[in-house]
Amino acid sequence: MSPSATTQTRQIRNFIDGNPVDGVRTFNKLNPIDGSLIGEVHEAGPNEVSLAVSAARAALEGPWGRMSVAERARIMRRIADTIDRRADELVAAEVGDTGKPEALARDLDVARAAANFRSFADTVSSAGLDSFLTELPDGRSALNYAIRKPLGVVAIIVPWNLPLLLLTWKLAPALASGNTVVIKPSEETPSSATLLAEILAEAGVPRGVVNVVHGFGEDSAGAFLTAHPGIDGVTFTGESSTGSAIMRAVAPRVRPVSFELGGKNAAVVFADANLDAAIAGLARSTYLNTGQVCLCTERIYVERAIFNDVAAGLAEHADRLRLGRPEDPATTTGPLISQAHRAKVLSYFELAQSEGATILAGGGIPTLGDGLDGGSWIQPTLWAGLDNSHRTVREEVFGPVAALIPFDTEEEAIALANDTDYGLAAVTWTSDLARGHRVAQRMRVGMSWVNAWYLRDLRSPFGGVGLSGIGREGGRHSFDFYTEPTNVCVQL
Ligand SMILES: NC(=O)c1ccc[n+]([C@@H]2O[C@H](COP(=O)([O-])OP(=O)(O)OC[C@H]3O[C@@H](n4cnc5c(N)ncnc54)[C@H](O)[C@@H]3O)[C@@H](O)[C@H]2O)c1
Ligand SMILES: O=C/C=C/C=C(\O)C(=O)O
Repeated sequence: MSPSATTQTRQIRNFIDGNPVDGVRTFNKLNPIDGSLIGEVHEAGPNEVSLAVSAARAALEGPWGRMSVAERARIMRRIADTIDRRADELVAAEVGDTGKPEALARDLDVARAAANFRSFADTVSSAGLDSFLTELPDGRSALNYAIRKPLGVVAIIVPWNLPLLLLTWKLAPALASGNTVVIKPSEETPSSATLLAEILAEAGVPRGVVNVVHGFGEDSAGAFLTAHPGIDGVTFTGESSTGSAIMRAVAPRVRPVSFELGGKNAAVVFADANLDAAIAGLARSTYLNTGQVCLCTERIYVERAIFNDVAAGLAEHADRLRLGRPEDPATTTGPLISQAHRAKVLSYFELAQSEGATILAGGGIPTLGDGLDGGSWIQPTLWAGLDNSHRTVREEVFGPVAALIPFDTEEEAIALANDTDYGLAAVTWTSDLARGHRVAQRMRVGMSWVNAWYLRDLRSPFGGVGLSGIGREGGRHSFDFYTEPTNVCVQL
């Protein structure tokens, strides 16, 4: 007799005012590796969301709202140390929800979670004030200085691809600035956010400062949260269309938003590039995290003279990727997050063929055996024979696939790369650094790499233009959203 669902099955609850809270219903979280049940997630209804917002408001008006910067920075560093100490648990949570290789979860997702808290502890500790000694026409003077206050109760809504990294990339500056938050993790990845709430309490974050509500978007916790009158701002990472929906939700109350949205990122490879480095870099920027990174390359423009060499080298990389269990050190690539997302990516595989694509690698579903065929696996794929007029070259797939397209001149390459409504990231591969600087600056994106990809300085501005987002995250740029300046002018 199988054990009853509520006795043996793991329960993933909301975390409100320091306590686990049941939802109005539960939904299943399945393991992307093999489709097995990981646990039941408690979906927050309107009441639970209101409880979370009220708890955050109360905490903001309590000791947390009066805490010094130095004390908040000390707590942030304690959070980072606790993350390091409990890294194995966080890796297990991330790997269970996403199926990504353990090494990737450890070296990227969890390592960056601790780094995010340390980075913003440093930034907030060294942040100065804007101040001016103003000379007046009549010979007197005035002192202008701007203090920065917390925005207030902030809604943090995050996606499933880098769950802990992206949550802490928002949570760290939010807390550093003295805000309180209500987090709505993705329905696909509830585990690490729930565990993080426990870690924050252990590190000394007072109850009510951080609250976690689970659920979906429309007609669920996400929409209840963004429409809630007690929210002072929304920071969101996810699809561009969801960003539009959230803008509509906060519009009646004119609440500020910070958006990190979708992308259709281009790489440009010039014939003078170091070919081995460029091909290895393209393989990483196309297939990392099974192509489920907002910065991933989905369009690769190659100078015609080396097109066949890049095509052959990248196809070989794609074919060599090792799909398998997360704990296997030989595994390089996990599954997509869900069967639903795999169906979306496969629909683009079919569309590409109807648009005339030549498949240079992959193109379908692998047969893995070993009990894995119930998972949401897909072959790393590479297309040629498409151009900027095709939907598969214009729409974000968010999977392990890119289209290779030839070009002849620098001007043509820049025009092709900028021919998109997105504007998140670009990569330029060339050994002529003058050209590297020139081309990188002309890309209509928020982040432009030369001979590298996803090389990060957490103090630099991170974000996109057009459909890719509003605002920037990183270093002092984050405080433009998480704080409200008050300028004080004193006649001297
Ligand atoms: N720019 C970046 O930094 C960045 C980073 C990661 C992912 N992304 C983008 O995110 C997308 C993939 O993530 P996803 O599928 O989770 O995105 P998504 O927009 O479907 O969901 C993201 C989050 O928003 C919630 N949500 C959905 N509809 C909502 C609504 N109407 N109101 C409030 N909340 C709502 C979801 O429950 C989830 O928690 C891709 O487009 C990718 O490019 C962007
Ligand atoms: O999938 C998107 C990745 C976003 C990465 C960051 O926000 C970062 O590295 O700070």
